[in-house]
Amino acid sequence: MNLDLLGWRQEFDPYFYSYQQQGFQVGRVIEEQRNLYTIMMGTDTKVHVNVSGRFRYEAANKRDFPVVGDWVIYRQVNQEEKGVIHSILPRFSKFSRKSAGNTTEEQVLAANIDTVFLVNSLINDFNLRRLERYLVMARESGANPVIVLSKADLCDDVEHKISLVQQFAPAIPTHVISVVNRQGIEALDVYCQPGQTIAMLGSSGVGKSTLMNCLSEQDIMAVGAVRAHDGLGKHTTTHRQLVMLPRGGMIIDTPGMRELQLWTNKQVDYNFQDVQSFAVRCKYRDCLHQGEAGCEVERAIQSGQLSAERFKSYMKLQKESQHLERKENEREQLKQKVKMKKLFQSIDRKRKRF
Ligand SMILES: Nc1nc2c(ncn2[C@@H]2O[C@H](COP(=O)(O)OP(=O)(O)OP(=O)(O)O)[C@@H](O)[C@H]2O)c(=O)[nH]1
Ligand SMILES: [Zn+2]
Repeated sequence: MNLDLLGWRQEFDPYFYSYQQQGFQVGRVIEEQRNLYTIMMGTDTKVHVNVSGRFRYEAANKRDFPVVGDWVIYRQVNQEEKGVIHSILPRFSKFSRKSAGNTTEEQVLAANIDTVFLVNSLINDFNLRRLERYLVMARESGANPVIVLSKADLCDDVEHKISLVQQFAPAIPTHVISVVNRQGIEALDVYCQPGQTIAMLGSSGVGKSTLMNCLSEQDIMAVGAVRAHDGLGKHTTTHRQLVMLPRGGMIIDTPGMRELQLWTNKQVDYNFQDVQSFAVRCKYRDCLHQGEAGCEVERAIQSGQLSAERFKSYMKLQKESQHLERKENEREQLKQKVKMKKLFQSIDRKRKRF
């Protein structure tokens, strides 16, 4: 059993030890499909598992359920390739978002990621504010951020853009790539070493699937197709998965991670605590900081305590997150509608048969 290749860390040992004594096994979740999990326990041993009834009962929150990347303690059923998950080992990093339709529940999307590629294209998509947002998400997750600037072959002021990025985030490793002429791909190998887990963040169309296919040397993801209007995306596989790379690393791609650019208002507030610290002192609780009397935010900008640039970026993200939240709600409603319609159709069909 070679758990190291799957990303096992020594710090997990003490957690697993007592379980091991009781005959439990440990494996890593590589795929999730409607609460059915595929886990790996060696590089070529797969087991299909479910969570135990007790686990389900005790999980108070979606956050408590296993996700791709998790290390889980399970008991194998007889000698079969089946088992039951008993518990999850502590995550050293995780990406999560608010679940749709609920304002408080956290939904974890992927766990135990070492490196996250923040993919920005050097052409249309290039945007330092968005990069700032991804950096904050990466910091929150616990994974190490790496900036990947894609589609170099289409850009004719690469040097200028690199210098902008380096000024903006001097401490973050930055790579320029083009999948078309394989520029910069090999330099990404250092992150794809055996046992290392990677994930990607980036807007639609920046080339995440293309890069993933390139790194995995196979066509896992459908590339370039127009997104479906049902909001489910255009993946060849819609479930959440972890893919082994030929160099030994692993890459996690889940539909949810792709939509992680959806920021909740709460998250915006959380990441702009400097702005918040003034906003809470505004005279009116619903102050929009746009010329109202007793606005502390505007006063702070005037006195130089808060940069106008920073405030502008805060307002922009606020607006964006409200818009996205609205859109997400609409999408949920649409999904419900489609579901209901199908249900009624099937009832209708049954009726006709009688
Ligand atoms: N010229 C050029 N085109 C690229 C490069 N990488 C990706 N593309 C193209 O960009 C388009 C979008 O690429 P995808 O890989 O589907 O983008 P994505 O980020 O996975 O998009 P979503 O799945 O919507 O999140 C495709 O037409 C690719 O062929 C590159 O390095 N150079
Ligand atoms: Zn105000």
